[in-house]
Amino acid sequence: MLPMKANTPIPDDLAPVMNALCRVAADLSDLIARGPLGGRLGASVGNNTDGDDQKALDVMADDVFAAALKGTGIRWYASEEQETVNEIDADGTLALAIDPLDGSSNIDVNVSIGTIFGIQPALDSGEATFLRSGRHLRASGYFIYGPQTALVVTFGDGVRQFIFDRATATFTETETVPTVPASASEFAINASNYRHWSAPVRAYIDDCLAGVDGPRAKNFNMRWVASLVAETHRIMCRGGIFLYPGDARKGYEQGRLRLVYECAPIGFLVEQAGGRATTGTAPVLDRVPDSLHARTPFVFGTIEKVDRVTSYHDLPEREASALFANRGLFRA
Ligand SMILES: O=P(O)(O)OC[C@H]1O[C@](O)(COP(=O)(O)O)[C@@H](O)[C@@H]1O
Ligand SMILES: [Mg+2]
Ligand SMILES: [Mg+2]
Repeated sequence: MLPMKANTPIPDDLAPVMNALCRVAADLSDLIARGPLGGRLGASVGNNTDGDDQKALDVMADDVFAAALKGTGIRWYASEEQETVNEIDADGTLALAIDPLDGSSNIDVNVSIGTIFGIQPALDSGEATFLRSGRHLRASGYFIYGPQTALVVTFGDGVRQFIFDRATATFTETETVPTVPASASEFAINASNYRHWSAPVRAYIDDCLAGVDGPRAKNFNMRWVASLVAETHRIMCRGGIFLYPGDARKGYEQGRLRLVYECAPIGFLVEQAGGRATTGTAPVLDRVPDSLHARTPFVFGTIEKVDRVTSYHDLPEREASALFANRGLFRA
């Protein structure tokens, strides 16, 4: 039985890939739902090439996705968990970048985690294929393993949503789709890094925190799940803004998130859903990765908010610093 029940056809050449991704996501969803009954999924098993702690589920998810893509038209497979690009089928015409398991610090604590993917045409060289801007993506999306397991995907013509129906083991398309609302009052950022941020980011967050008493004359709420997929799903449904800026910590000059596996696929999806996705200063889809595992500062969500962050970056450095000095709520 097909693992997807779609209201309208999925592009012919992408359907085998999508079916394979859905089959694996269905199995992962069942495994994740069993929690500790399914084994020690959150156990540390080593480090990936970026030095990130790898959990058992990170490695398992990578293995099963790669295996399932054989014979689906994928030539090149680039995974956050692997150092180099793998060739799956020499005669494939497509390339897939994947964060097999996103939000892995949440595996053991029963909080939503996910899978992020982007699909583009394959060039003769695997590396050259992925070292292009996100403008080359044909499709991108995520699976969220939460109270519902869902697939949210774009094929470049708006956004589609499928909910995993456990009764039929089928990802069933919904009539309504998440579209980033034009106004909202939530922001998401890891505020524990406040002291490491640049002046424009501090000034933006200070103005949110100042609420009705500050220049925005409005109160804001804050959320931080530490699963990019979960933050994305919330913003797709309810609006708001997500920021993971570059900061002054060693190794975080370009933030934490990976352009190829996380930010370009999410950026494409968010734009298709009526939102905006940038590096803080320019469209993230225009950014060309200089290496497979390149990181990028990432800001996305409701257009008006994301544009405001860009305008704070446009201020001359002296002005942004003055804003921070005047408005900083964390001054001693
Ligand atoms: O722990 P931090 O610095 O707040 O970072 C959280 C971010 O890191 C991530 O967990 C990185 O993804 P992985 O779990 O795939 O490494 C994002 O999902 C999340 O937005
Ligand atoms: Mg991730
Ligand atoms: Mg990951």
